[in-house]
Amino acid sequence: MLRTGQLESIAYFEQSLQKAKACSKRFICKVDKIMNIHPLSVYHFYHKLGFTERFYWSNQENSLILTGIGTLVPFHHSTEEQYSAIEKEWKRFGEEVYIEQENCFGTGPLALGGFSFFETYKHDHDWKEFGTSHFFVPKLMITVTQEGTFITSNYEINAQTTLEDLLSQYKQYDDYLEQYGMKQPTFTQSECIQKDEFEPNEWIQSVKTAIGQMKDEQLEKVVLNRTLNATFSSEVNSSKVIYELEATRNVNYVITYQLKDTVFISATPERLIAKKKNTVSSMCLAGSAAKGITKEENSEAANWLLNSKKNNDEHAFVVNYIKETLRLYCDQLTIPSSPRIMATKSLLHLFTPVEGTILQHVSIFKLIQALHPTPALGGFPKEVACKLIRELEPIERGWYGAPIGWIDLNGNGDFAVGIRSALVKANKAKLYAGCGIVQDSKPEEEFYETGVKFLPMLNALGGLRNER
Ligand SMILES: C=C(O[C@H]1C=CC=C(C(=O)O)[C@@H]1O)C(=O)O
Repeated sequence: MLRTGQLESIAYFEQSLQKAKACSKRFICKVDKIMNIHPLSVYHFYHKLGFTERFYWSNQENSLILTGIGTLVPFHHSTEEQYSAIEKEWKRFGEEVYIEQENCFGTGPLALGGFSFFETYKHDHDWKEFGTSHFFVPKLMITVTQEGTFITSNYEINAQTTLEDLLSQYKQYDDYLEQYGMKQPTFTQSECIQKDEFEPNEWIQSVKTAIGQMKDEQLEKVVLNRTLNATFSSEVNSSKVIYELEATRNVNYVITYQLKDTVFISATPERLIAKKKNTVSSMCLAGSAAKGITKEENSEAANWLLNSKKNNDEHAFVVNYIKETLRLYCDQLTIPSSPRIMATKSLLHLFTPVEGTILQHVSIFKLIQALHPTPALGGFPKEVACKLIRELEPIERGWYGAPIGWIDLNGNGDFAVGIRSALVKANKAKLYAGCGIVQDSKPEEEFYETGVKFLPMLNALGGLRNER
């Protein structure tokens, strides 16, 4: 038995069921501290419970690892008010769930999910399952924090639900954890057998068009994305991809979101917004240089980047925008006056951290809506840039560059920006990479930069081991 005593669980469910029924709640949540298991094993063997949805999240310091499997409740909205619609549904869920104990951070019922980059889809696309917003409250979730490993199990109840129903479900989870929670997944390696960068010449032409439009000063910056299609020798296994991304990571989140047979995977260095009580954190990330091989080359590249006017201009749009936006919602905001370097696996970026104290009653959804897309993903001015992206990009961004993360019932949460990402189905993947274009941009250099941005994901998916 991995979890707390059986007698204790019986008493817990007995009491919760009674109380939940008495106040017409529809859901019960139970959180247990358990011995160390790796969430990746739970993620990997999820289908043993007959589930089809799964989510994985780990942050850079591994201070929070989450995996949620199976849908207790889905939330999805295709209206243009998806942020407020999801927020409303999440609040309603909060009123319908019975929770006996005070939960540790990252445990208890969480909504896991994200939004699309644009509020509507214009072209034909591969994002049908994901839509413009999709969240789910998992049936089973593993959380690893500094405080230990926890399992959250969530149950739907009605007037007919009996103690035995809950206990048998609980036992099924317990058996599953005992059988698979400690089991090392074995992975088959899929090799990349074909890769095609989508319309490279047309993309370079689009960059030229964007630069041309900057001459009239209506537009100062736009972020253009391009895609790469890859085919692998066998079905891509997202557990293996997580394993690879975590093994080689330095500063990024590793996130997957699977709906039916399609998985969105992002190894992103960029946070949009996190909220813990009344503290919010964001970041400005824009301006890039390829990493060198040696220490000396890296410090030369970092020096060059810190002094590059073009990259500092690109970065400043993001800093000003995030500052002006968050100022409206924060009592106090701390933003250093000059950027520092963030080193990812293959690139150096200009990076400015942002911390603030949020006004009461401002939700993380409100902040996401206000911030997304920042000029690190859209451009400046936002509306002009987004309109141009729509005109120039032939492939839908879907969830690329969009907010993805989790929220708890106290309004705490963390949303990353889904870049350095891929949409994977069976043995095919579409990879996404973009870059900020300003008036001084050189189209060929931007093409090269996006090429470098594909590589960590391409390698993790099973491709081209010798490329950095
Ligand atoms: C849009 C992307 O990166 C953004 C984040 C960091 C640096 C960026 C840049 O230098 O262009 C971009 O703003 C992407 O990786 O797809």
